[in-house]
Amino acid sequence: MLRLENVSAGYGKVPVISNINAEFEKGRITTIIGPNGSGKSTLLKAIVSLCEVQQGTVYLKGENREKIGDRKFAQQVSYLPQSHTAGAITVGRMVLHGRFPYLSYPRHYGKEDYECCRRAMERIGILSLRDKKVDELSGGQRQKVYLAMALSGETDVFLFDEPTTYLDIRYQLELLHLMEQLKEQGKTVVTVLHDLDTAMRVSDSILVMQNGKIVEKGTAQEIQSSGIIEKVFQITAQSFVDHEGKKHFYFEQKTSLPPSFNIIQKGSENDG
Ligand SMILES: Nc1ncnc2c1ncn2[C@@H]1O[C@H](COP(=O)(O)OP(=O)(O)OP(=O)(O)O)[C@@H](O)[C@H]1O
Repeated sequence: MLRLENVSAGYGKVPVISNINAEFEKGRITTIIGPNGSGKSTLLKAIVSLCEVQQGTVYLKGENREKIGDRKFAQQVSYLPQSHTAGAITVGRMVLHGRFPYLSYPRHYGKEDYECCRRAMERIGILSLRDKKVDELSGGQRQKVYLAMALSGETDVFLFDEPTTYLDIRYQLELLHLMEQLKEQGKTVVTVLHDLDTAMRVSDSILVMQNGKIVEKGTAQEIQSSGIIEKVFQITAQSFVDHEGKKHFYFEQKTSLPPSFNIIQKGSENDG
């Protein structure tokens, strides 16, 4: 469905990610994991041309992204960025932005646009917020607005950069359920997640990044047994199967705490 061939990209002349080869398939959830600054967000931005692609090609359904053009590409690929600017517009208006790729200028929303947005807001559970101003919402509520905006495009591919940010635990679980539903509908889901246990549980495929490169690819089981998690994050990763046969992963710190942390801990023990 979506394929990156030898892609190098960044924000100036020096590439932040280099020689990326990856394929994101239909009806599958692929999760990108890796330490802070390893290039996960940049990889997603390279797909949607929000950073400079210095080398290589992005293909959608076998067609070169450059030949498809921005508008047609955006009709098929939605992107939820890691951070957003909150405008002084209503939730309903903001979600309608997800329909921009279908409109020509000057923009006139049609019945279908309003219906897609209503469906997305209903799915995300924010219909009751539709007349509220986005900049007056909480961080979690805003995150839901941007998720609804991404869904309103009803695209084939969804790129989610840390979609669980700001969400409470109930809604984090709800979001994972949503990703599974998208997958069942045959959508391609690519997501960046920091929660490794969640990544291991929901992903059909995992890409591990370090220093701007993909250093490992595979299923959760393959990634866990490869030892790459220990290497990249300096932690230990283990799994166990519960009495229902469900597999769980857990992670522990491998390196000792820095001396300054121990001093703070010691200090607080003596407090009071
Ligand atoms: N807009 C930008 N301009 C210049 N450099 C940037 C920009 N955005 C990111 N970078 C740099 O690119 C590198 C990779 O950043 P990126 O955001 O892709 O990492 P990440 O793996 O998503 O990190 P995190 O887990 O912290 O979100 C970092 O060194 C960062 O400083």
